[in-house]
Amino acid sequence: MDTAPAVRARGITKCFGDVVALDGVDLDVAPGQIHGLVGPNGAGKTTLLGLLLGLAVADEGELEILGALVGRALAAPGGVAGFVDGPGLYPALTARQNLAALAALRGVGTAGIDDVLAEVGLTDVAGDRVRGFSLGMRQRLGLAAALLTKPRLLVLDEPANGLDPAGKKHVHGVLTRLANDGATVVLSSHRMDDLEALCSEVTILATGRVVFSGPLGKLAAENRELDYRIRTSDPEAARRVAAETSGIHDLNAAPDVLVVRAQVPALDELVARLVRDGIAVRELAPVVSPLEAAFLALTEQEVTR
Ligand SMILES: Nc1ncnc2c1ncn2[C@@H]1O[C@H](COP(=O)(O)OP(=O)(O)OP(=O)(O)O)[C@@H](O)[C@H]1O
Repeated sequence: MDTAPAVRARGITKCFGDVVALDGVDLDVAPGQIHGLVGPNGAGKTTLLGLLLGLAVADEGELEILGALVGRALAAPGGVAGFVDGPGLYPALTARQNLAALAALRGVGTAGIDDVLAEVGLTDVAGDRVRGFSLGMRQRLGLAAALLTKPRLLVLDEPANGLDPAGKKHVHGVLTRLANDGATVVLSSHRMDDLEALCSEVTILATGRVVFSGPLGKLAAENRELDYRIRTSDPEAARRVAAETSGIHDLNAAPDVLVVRAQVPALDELVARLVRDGIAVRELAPVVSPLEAAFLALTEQEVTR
């Protein structure tokens, strides 16, 4: 397994004319991680992923990929595969022919084609022309194309775009397996639930700047108060206990469910007291996930700054 960071970026700046797409971005991604990039439209996610894929070069800063410093010349870093702005495919060719063409271009041989088609669940349509493929099928084929080179760093821009729930589950399974085998995945998504299901760490970008980067758990622990929905065996009694617990604000949202605003330590205390009083906690969930709450708070701050 690799020990060097899969990605180490320091002070990366990238401009398009007057537009500052990335503004002093630092990023650390350890090997074997699935790292999510999230941010509002135009935050710089695709630009950053493009730099990792060697599709563009930073104006300033230092970028190391898989332990090697990326130079100033445009070149795909070794061991890296993926796509931004949708996978580039030939519509007139079949799925298998697309992969064969890519294998020839990259000099990797065609032996792995059936395996990667099976991996993404496209074996049955391998002989069909891509022209007739749905968006989700194209995304899967793009993933298969990236897998063909057995990348140590897989870079994907919105890989779940167009996938139905089963397709998404399948792709998540593929990415998780890859990471378990030691590969690193950096992906962008607008779906907080996908990122929470898949990623160990996330980076939140806003107007080209990193406003958070780290483990998802840190967001929950560090973040300000969140709203939590708590279903119990006795909502009336639970409400009384909540009123007596400091740091808990009852939002009085519904009669049969307790919705409170609290930080994690106060919430822990409330749960302990409920249990002590013999009130069963049947469900406890944030109304808005920690990632979504942080996303809204941190990116709103940036936008209005
Ligand atoms: N080739 C380009 N030429 C000019 N401006 C560009 C180019 N690529 C990106 N930009 C600008 O850079 C900024 C960042 O764009 P980028 O596509 O990286 O954002 P994003 O976070 O991926 O957005 P989205 O969520 O909408 O895909 C935007 O203001 C965009 O208009």
